[in-house]
Amino acid sequence: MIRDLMTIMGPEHRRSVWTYLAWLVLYAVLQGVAMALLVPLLTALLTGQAVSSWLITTAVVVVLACVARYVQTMKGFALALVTLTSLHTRLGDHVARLPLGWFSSEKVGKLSRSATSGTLMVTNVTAHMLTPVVTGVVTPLTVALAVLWFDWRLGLGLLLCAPVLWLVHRWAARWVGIGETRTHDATVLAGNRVVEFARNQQVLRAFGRTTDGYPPLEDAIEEQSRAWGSMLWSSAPRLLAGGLSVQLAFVALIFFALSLPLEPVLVVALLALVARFTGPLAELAGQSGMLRMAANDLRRLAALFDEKPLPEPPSSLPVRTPGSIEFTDVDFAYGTAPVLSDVSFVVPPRTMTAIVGPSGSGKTTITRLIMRFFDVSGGSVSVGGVDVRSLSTEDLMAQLSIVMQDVYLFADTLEANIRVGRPDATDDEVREAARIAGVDEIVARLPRGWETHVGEGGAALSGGERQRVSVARAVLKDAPIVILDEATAALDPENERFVQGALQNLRERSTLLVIAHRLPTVVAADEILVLDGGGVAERGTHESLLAAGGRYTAFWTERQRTQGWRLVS
Ligand SMILES: Nc1ncnc2c1ncn2[C@@H]1O[C@H](COP(=O)(O)OP(=O)(O)OP(=O)(O)O)[C@@H](O)[C@H]1O
Repeated sequence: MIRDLMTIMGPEHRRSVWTYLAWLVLYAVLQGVAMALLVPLLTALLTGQAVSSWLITTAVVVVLACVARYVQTMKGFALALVTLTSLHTRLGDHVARLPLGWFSSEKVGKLSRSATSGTLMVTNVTAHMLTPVVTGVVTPLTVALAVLWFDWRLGLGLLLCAPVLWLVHRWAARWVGIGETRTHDATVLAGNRVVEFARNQQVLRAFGRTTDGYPPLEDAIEEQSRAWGSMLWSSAPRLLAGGLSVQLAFVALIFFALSLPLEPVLVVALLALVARFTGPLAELAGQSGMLRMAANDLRRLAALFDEKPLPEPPSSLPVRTPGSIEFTDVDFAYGTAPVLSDVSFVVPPRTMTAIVGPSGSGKTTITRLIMRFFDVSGGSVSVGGVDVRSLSTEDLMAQLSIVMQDVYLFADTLEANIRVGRPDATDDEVREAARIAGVDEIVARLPRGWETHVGEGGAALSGGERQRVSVARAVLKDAPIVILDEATAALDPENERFVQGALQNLRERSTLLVIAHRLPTVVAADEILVLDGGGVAERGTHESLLAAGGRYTAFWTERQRTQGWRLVS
């Protein structure tokens, strides 16, 4: 738990965590010493000796314990405050350096939960939960050592009890941990399913799936309630057993103390100490379920911080041929099944290359490798004449503009969404990019013009309009290379006209690599790469490929046959 806390808080707060822990340990030791002083105090009291010196010593130790408690509490709160204010930023900075290939929907679900409940738990741990853990271990240990000093046999009994109680406590908490992991996974899955259910309403309704429910969501919710039920049923009796074991140990130690040939006065005093030995342990046992859950939350958050970004060079090599892309003998697999094998091609600057091929042939994967979502397992990918592994993310991204099919717009104005392409662009440059991509026409139509809010994800705009905004971003960024995934769905003629016009404009100033779905784009390309079977099956111009009569001819014939009609789900 403490190791995870150190990872989460980061090196800059490590010293503060250690200082906080040192004060916490000091408080726990002083608490144990104050308890141990009960023995001479009670002995003096019961035998009629002077108690004033013991009373003063006890009072001093109690005051010191109070001071340590105060400092430790304040330091805990200060750490909790740091956590509240900086942990989200630290997590955001870290996640922003992870390779884009890391962001699967499952990972994003876990990230979202860790960023909310996980960070809150860290705050809770530093502000409150570490105190019973440390006092539950250190105070009984101090008491046991003191008892060892007064009577070694009883002290040994206490020290022997500790590992047994610890094992029982671990056994009970382990079940809570297992149950919590299952409920956590089930909750993340159910959350993802709810989002999926809401997002896919259109498809579900189109296929009449509104009345008979949505089985994946129902299954996820059922699994969630099963996971919670099973955690409660499996852990509650064990936690009770953990608490009971502390009480049993207390009774056993009383019998043991009574069986020892000791002065009755000392026995009474030592029994008081035994009670103080089991007190913090009972408190720890009572909180063990919560502690285990907190430890799991911390583990998951620490695991996020343990995720390594792709290695980056200390400084980027200078780009040699801006606008060029080169694949040299590239092999790549997501898992074990290879997706690309021995793929080589060159895209010279200021040319347009179209990638075509059957679904699953690796078209998107090629664009992901250029953007370095993942590293290749063999060969190399170069951008601007430099291996992408020798470029910093910033320098690589400076070479690329990306227009994907699923355009995500931020819940902001149209203008702000275009400005994402180059935040320091002048208003005139933003307007010009908007004109080229046909966004000015959208602006003119909307009552609030440039100030129109596009809604979350751009929900207030049509798909074609969103793509125009995305093209405007690319125009504004004016990067040497534009990677474009053409929409497979039909654009209406107006959107089509604007997007094609903007493509023409982009082509004059940048290198274009297009996952092409529209026949005019394919025909206009300087080179067409036909992907199949994990590699480039054919390459050439439209005319040369048609003349060869191979896979491309089959692709072309099929596309021509289907271009007159489309299925819209
Ligand atoms: N993140 C991923 N994890 C595992 N496998 C993946 C992942 N993304 C793609 N794949 C697999 O890699 C192969 C190539 O996928 P890719 O998306 O590159 O194909 P594509 O040619 O772009 O297909 P489409 O035209 O349908 O978009 C497919 O078999 C796909 O299932």
